[in-house]
Amino acid sequence: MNAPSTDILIHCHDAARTYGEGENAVVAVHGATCRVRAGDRIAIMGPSGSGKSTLLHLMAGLERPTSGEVGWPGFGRPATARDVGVVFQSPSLIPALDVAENAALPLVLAGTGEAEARRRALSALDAVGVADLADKLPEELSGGQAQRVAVARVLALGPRVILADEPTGQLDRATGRHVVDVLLDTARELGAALVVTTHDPTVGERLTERWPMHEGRLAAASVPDPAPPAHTPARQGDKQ
Ligand SMILES: Nc1ncnc2c1ncn2[C@@H]1O[C@H](COP(=O)(O)OP(=O)(O)OP(=O)(O)O)[C@@H](O)[C@H]1O
Repeated sequence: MNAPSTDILIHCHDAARTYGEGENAVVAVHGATCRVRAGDRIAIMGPSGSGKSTLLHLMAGLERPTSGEVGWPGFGRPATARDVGVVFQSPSLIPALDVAENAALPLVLAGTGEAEARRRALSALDAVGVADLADKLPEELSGGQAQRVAVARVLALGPRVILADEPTGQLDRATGRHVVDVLLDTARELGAALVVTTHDPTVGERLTERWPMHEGRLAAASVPDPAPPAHTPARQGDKQ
């Protein structure tokens, strides 16, 4: 396959997401048009319930748009978790696995050998300042420590886009600042784009672009691209 000739990694073209039907329908995201390019540093900002998480899940391919399109033209194929890494609001660590095993798991599932996966996991844990917790179980971690492990789990994959959903929401101010430092440093080292959802202006001001969201509407995120995205399928193994 030829290398893609665009630096647009994610493209949303009038992408909307509605949950439920009839009088119970909730429009979480009205037609959003935006794009994420290599090197972007974007904060999607808005109050609780404004649709930030839903838009991020659309960008990740974890949700299908109910109308409009989402594509990943920069990859020349549907994005995988190794292309677009997601840090979720809740750390979602596997209780029976220790911290190093949790951080290594996505790599192992993607086919990386266990020794190499562990090496990269330990390096990522070191980068977020929790290497000393490698042998702990999730139940032994504070909320802030667990969230940093969740960040390391994505960083270990080395994605070209990092999507972080309220990554500091459960952290105190100092720990949250450190997590944003780590996300910015890692995005720079990887040459990755970084998109963070947040309601916290002190987090938003650390990113280069701020995209306001209000009641499911994305305001002036970017200039619409005349070309629709090349791919619309969901990622392999993701929920439909
Ligand atoms: N799976 C779902 N089923 C039904 N409604 C949903 C679902 N997910 C989100 N919603 C609704 O869609 C709207 C947007 O939710 P979303 O979580 O995207 O907002 P948000 O800005 O990320 O909020 P928060 O910061 O509190 O997570 C809300 O009204 C929410 O209740």
